[in-house]
Amino acid sequence: MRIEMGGAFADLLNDKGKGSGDNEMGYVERTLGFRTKDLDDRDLRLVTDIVGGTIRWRRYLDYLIGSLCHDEKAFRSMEPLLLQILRIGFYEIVKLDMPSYAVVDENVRLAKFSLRPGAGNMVNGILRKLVLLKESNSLPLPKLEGDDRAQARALATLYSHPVWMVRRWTKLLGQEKAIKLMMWNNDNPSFSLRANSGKGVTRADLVMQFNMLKVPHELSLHLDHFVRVKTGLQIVIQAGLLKQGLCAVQDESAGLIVSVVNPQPGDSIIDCCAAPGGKTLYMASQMHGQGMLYAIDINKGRLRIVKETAKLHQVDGVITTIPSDLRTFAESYQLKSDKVLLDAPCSGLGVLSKRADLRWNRRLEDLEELKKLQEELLDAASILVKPGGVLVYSTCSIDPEENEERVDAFLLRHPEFRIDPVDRYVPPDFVTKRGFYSSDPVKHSMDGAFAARLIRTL
Ligand SMILES: C[S@@+](CC[C@H](N)C(=O)[O-])C[C@H]1O[C@@H](n2cnc3c(N)ncnc32)[C@H](O)[C@@H]1O
Repeated sequence: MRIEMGGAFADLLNDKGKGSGDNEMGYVERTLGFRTKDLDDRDLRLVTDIVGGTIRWRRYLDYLIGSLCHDEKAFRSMEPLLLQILRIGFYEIVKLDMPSYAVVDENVRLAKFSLRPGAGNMVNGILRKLVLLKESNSLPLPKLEGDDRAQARALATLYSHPVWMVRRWTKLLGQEKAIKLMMWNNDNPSFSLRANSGKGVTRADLVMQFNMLKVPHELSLHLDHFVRVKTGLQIVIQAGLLKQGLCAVQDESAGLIVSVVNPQPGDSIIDCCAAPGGKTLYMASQMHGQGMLYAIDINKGRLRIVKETAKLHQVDGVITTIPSDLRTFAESYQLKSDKVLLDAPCSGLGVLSKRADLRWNRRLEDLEELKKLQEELLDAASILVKPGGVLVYSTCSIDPEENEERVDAFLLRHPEFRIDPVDRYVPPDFVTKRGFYSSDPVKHSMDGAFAARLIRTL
């Protein structure tokens, strides 16, 4: 509810609620009636799954809840906390297949504790109706029929995404791929960890730690320092591996963007939108203490995180942080570099599996604003590239309007740049026909991302 109404983040339950999420945790604990800090690993994982799943499946759960209410008005006028409790109960029964008697009992108690006894009776009535429907295999389903708009609405409910996203993806990818993408977004996210070579940690060291902690993992097929973990990230966090700077949570799709930049010892690199520093730190670790990496970001607080983590990762010797709006910085500063990375602010449409709440916060109109900002930042970043130097434009979006189309518009405005195909830097499976880098969540089982490598010819 706080995520929906107050803009709180879906990962507030991470790290046992320590740190910046404390106010949110206080709210959660007062509402739940127990302290999440006291939960063991298994229960914490379950709570995280329920929070993430209830957010992801909100549209579908609301459809089911609405179908079981007397009428539309009863659903629309339902008080927010009651609705939230029902969503949790519905998610636990329909998607987690938890024992229905326990779900009904727990959520009735939750409604009585956090609202009043009458609310408990209502939750009891609706959840029991749901259990009966599920047991008789007759859960209501929206019908996939009618014109494109009607079908998009039905798919949006079935796979719980905003209608505008469904319409856009159906048009761009076709219905089958759009459905696969939504299924990927709804699945539990998988995470990758990068061994911090800046501190002398190898992937073999990390694997040894995971074996000791009994964390199931797989080596990345594409990146030497990366290991994938499907479950057990909490165990890694609690074992202190991140706090000690031995590794970092980083998706392979982001790691491959660094491969496109191809940082080398002795380089001068500008990271134009650096915070919170995922790519800055990885690039710095490949510079082996030689060269300089300027990390610019408009957000001072987030840039402070880059500085602190760089120290922890022992790569701070090559990093200078510069809090600034890139647009004013580029106009006033004489700095020019061999390699410039613009990891632009974007819709994040490639990372919806990890950001459970993002799909509900993004609007189609945001794209227009973002595209304008991306163009302004591209123009600014281009000023910072030496003749013969490289500009890498990247996003964590899968939308052509934020990716290829922005590059094309840039090249029209800046004929002094040309595309440098990325096939020398990333595996062939990630290279598009036009020589860009693109990761596809469904095809590559990682976040969606894009990068173009552009060379300044004069
Ligand atoms: C996609 S995030 C960057 C992620 C980062 N490269 C990483 O790998 O961790 C985009 C960043 O752009 C920054 N930003 C937005 N507008 C900016 C501007 N006008 N000048 C500089 N930074 C900006 C935001 O503060 C945000 O940190």
